[in-house]
Amino acid sequence: MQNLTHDHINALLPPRPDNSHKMTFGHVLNIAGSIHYRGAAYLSSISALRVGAGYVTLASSPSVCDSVSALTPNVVTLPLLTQMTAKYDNNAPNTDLLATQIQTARWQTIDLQAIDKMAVLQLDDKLNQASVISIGSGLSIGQSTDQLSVNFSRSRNYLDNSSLGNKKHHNSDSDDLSVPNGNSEFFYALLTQLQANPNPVIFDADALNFISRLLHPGNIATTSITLPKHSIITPHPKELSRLLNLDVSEIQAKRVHYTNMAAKQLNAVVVLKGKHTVISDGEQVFINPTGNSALAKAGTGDVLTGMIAGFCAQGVSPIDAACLGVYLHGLAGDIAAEDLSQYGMLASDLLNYIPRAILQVLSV
Ligand SMILES: NC(=O)C1=CN([C@@H]2O[C@H](COP(=O)(O)OP(=O)(O)OC[C@H]3O[C@@H](n4cnc5c(N)ncnc54)[C@H](O)[C@@H]3O)[C@@H](O)[C@H]2O)[C@@H](O)CC1
Ligand SMILES: Nc1ncnc2c1ncn2[C@@H]1O[C@H](COP(=O)(O)OP(=O)(O)O)[C@@H](O)[C@H]1O
Repeated sequence: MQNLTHDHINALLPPRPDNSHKMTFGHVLNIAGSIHYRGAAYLSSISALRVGAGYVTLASSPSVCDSVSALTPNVVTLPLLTQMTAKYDNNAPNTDLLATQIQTARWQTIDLQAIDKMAVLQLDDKLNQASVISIGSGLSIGQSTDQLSVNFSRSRNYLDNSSLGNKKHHNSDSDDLSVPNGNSEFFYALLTQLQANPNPVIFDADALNFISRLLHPGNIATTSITLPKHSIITPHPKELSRLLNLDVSEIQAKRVHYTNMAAKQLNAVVVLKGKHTVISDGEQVFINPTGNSALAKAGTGDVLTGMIAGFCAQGVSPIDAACLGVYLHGLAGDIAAEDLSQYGMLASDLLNYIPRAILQVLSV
């Protein structure tokens, strides 16, 4: 077990050759954001650019792409087909305003069922072109944990037709779409598609919650699941508790043990967030000393995901990218807190302090 240090992080920073162009520094495909979480798509995209990635494509629903484009000219967008874009012309919205709003919210999810996996097919080329894929920040797999079980029953149909699934747990009783199904079907098809992807894949937020549902359906059985070969997961303690089917208190009492265990079980780099973030690939374990309570604010986890993706894009290995991202994220929070206080920093402020954190590490 090792504490991360300035010197260690300095040595991990990827080179910036003079004779270079944007693709020298890699392409992040960020699949993120949903109608209520547009900010997550923005924060995770910009932070990848802030650590040096050459190109970021945000793949999301058209309305999220529009919102992010309105905020920044720096991110390329790939608007995916949604239930709304696919069905709006055929189904005239209810004239009652509230009903229309509810329908619109439902239709803003990335559609899979109605249009034959078009959203995933749309991503096909980009999945192969990207140097790294990040999935989940604000993706809204389901609108609450409870709804995930309804979503899950539907996605089991895909599960049972794929190598990921363990057929004996099939449950077709509750194939009920009476509640919005978020993006769970889209996510499942994507996960299947990514099995053979040789590049790093980072799973965050709702992507982790969906994986938890695959691993522990109804808490009655364990399904085998294989993540892509070079995966990184970035759970906070609650998300790791869902993944391991344990209480948060137990996770927090033995943070190193459970981070290491999850890394071995999932064959992934695991970043257990919080004060003294723990990073493990199942063999090496690193503890992060940077960061403060300024980071305990909505959206800072999305910034971290983008930073790790941005380093992976530059050819840094998953474990080193995780160490770089976590250390610099905390350091940016420390520098920001000196200017703005631990009370007043916003996740969007943090973006502007990433370059100062990098300068401080370079000055070692
Ligand atoms: N501006 C935006 O668009 C934002 C979008 N976000 C996205 O919102 C989605 C849902 O995030 P939520 O914050 O609602 O859901 P979370 O899964 O983060 O939180 C759900 C529950 O977990 C508990 N929890 C969270 N962190 C914990 C910790 N460190 N230790 C113990 N328990 C903890 C909370 O108390 C809460 O009850 C994610 O996809 C995320 O990416 C958030 O990052 C916030 C900002
Ligand atoms: N008190 C703290 N000290 C250090 N780091 C913190 C603290 N609170 C939160 N963080 C960091 O802030 C980030 C919060 O991420 P997360 O819980 O996913 O929030 P969100 O989903 O709202 O973005 C993580 O990187 C975590 O390590």
